[in-house]
Amino acid sequence: MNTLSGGIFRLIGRAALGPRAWIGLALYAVVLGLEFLGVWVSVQMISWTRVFYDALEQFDVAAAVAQLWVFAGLVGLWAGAALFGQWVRDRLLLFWRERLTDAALQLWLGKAAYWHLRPGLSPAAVDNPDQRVAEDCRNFIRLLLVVSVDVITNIVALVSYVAILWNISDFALEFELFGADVSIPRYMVWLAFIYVAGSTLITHLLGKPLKGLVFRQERREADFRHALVQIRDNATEIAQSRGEEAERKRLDRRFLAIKDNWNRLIGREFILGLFTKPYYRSILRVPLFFALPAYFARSVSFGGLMQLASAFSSVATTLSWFIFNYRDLAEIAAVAQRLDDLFVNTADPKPLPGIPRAIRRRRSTGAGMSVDGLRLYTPDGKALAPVPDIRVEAGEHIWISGFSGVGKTTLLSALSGLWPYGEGAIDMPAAGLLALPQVPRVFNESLAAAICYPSDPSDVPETRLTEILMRVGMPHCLDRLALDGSEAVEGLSMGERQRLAIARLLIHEPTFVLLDEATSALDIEAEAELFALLREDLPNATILCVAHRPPEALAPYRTWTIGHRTRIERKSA
Ligand SMILES: Nc1ncnc2c1ncn2[C@@H]1O[C@H](COP(=O)(O)OP(=O)(O)OP(=O)(O)O)[C@@H](O)[C@H]1O
Repeated sequence: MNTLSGGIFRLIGRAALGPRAWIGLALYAVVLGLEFLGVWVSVQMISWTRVFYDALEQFDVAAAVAQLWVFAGLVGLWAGAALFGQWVRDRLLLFWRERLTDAALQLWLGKAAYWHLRPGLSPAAVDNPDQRVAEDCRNFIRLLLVVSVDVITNIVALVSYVAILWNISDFALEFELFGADVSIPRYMVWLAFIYVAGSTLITHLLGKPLKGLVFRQERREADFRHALVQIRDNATEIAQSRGEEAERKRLDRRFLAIKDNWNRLIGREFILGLFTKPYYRSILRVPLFFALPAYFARSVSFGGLMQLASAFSSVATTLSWFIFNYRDLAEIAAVAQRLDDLFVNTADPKPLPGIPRAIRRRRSTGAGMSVDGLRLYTPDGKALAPVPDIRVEAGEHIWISGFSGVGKTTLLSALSGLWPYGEGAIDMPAAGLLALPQVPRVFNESLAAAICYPSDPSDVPETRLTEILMRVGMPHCLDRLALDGSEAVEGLSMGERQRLAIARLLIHEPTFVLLDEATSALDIEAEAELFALLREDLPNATILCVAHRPPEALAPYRTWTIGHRTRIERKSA
């Protein structure tokens, strides 16, 4: 419970404190003010009840009609406050959600947590981060607003209602118990508290498992959604291998997991409802029955009885907030735990324990690099083939060769500063590095975004984009530059994607290039043309190229063989 409340407070701090915090706090104050106005109207309604029913009892038409006007005024005021309150609440929801999302994105992207916290790479891997950032941030703020405003207004309301109930229930309940006369003064006040305390305890006992069930439900829903997204991402492979049935089974399994938990969830909600639903229905009537002894003893008038019932049910309804909102409370607890996990883990992405993490990283001067005594490990602790020592001068071209699975991609990850598992020393330049993977990303925004990644396409003039597209051999895609959205990149072949990635190098002109089978989908002539472009545009760049065939067009190059052959060979042009 402590960790949970600690987590909730940490999340509140992230959303509500910091620069421009006053805007959110001012909006929150307005929301509260309007809620208090609503409470004031409710208090007036209790007094109104007495006056109105007394007027009815005495057949006083003029007084009853006057009370109708009072009623209309109170309702108008209440409706205005509720409407404006909702509007301010929605603005505040957006304001705080934006801040929380911003903090989550900063941590998620900031220390490359999205890379380190993948399953298998970290002991605290984050499942479905997309759901946490997109949905949990929104849900947390939504529930926080509902719950916190309700708690505060209910406390204020409770004080007002109890004061009223105290004033009007100045009579005692008298009865005989085991021959002794018992008198309980102001019994209606004590009864309200006992009635609700007992009911709250029952609710909590019945609803306790809900939090865990809601938590699991959110995770399973996200897993199902992720499986659907994977079908979209791998549509061609699935369609070509007629994988529909396998996909269907995979989806069915995920949905079954949803159904299974859902059944438990609705079962538990049903059990909780067995108590809360009748309670909800009776809470406005039962107080009347409790007050009947006083009425029959003629301690109160009919109007007084109605006022008493109204004040009692206001006290009981306010005290019952916990009962009525048990489901929301379970949800906020689950959402807060998921979100706090995300923040705690991303603030300090932890690698797996027990695997050497002793790579000494230094900054080399210029665009040269060196590797000394490097040995890399997989996350499950398996040592990869030793990496031969090498010293690369600025402007050199290196072909990294080695059999499949020997650790070439892992080596590039280590060189770019990501791979944490290993020992030895790496000297790399501090800046000017650009790495291209085998499967480059294209973006569903525009072709320009793919060419300029990671820069902003608006920083590159269109004439330059056109020129570069022509140079990388994609004149047939020029008209796509004018398109927006997924249409702009729809159907691009892997070779075309790789050409777009090479275009990135021409745009950014890095001084140090890592190519991880970045031209594997191209024919030898096309590869040679693109490498010739690199030599022309980046004559001084150091290029490390992982490939299964020698990159002849990069000659002269040296070969850095990982695995059984440990010699470093020199090949002349
Ligand atoms: N996240 C990981 N978890 C477990 N094992 C991993 C992980 N990443 C890499 N490995 C293992 O490390 C080894 C080296 O993988 P790597 O991708 O670096 O090889 P590679 O030489 O680039 O292979 P290829 O030429 O086939 O692309 C492989 O056995 C791989 O299964």
